[in-house]
Amino acid sequence: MMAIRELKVCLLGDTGVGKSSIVCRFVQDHFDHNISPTIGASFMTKTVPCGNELHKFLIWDTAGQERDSFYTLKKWVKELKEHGPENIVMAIAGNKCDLSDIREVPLKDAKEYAESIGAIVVETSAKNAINIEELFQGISRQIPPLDPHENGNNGTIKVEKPTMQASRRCC
Ligand SMILES: Nc1nc2c(ncn2[C@@H]2O[C@H](COP(=O)(O)OP(=O)(O)OP(=O)(O)O)[C@@H](O)[C@H]2O)c(=O)[nH]1
Repeated sequence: MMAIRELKVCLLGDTGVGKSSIVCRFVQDHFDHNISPTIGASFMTKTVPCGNELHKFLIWDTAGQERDSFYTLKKWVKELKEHGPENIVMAIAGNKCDLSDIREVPLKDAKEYAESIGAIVVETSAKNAINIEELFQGISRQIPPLDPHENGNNGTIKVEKPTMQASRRCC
């Protein structure tokens, strides 16, 4: 029997950077070149083992608007620091690393910025399935394990096996 933890994840970023594609690759191991822009938001879940626990990612994928991804990232971080929960885990995905010859943000700048705000940073490709699992594993690792003595008293659920499900098809 493993304890299941629910981790709420919200993907934020400019339109077209690949948020939905990252979720689609993570949840369904699928990539669609002609994926539709998100309208409003969509929701999916995936449960993965993490040590002696199961982590159930509750993933909200939002619709991006602007088109200056590094500037937008900094705006979101400011917003989260001012209004987000205290124990928030921030992860920066530099997506489309398969297109590194037309890179917009130098990796060094992304790493320096991530370090300055205490965020995870990873270069991903939803298209080529690079570092997508690692992105979510990185988030999982930032979650402190449950205190075994608190068993059953903290909103966790005991389940037998990992499950995978999506509430809507993304592709
Ligand atoms: N080459 C490449 N293209 C990608 C990658 N990820 C996404 N794309 C493409 O980029 C375009 C936009 O992807 P989406 O996943 O819809 O981007 P989004 O950030 O969810 O966009 P909004 O819903 O408008 O906010 C699509 O044509 C994808 O096929 C990637 O890793 N590499």
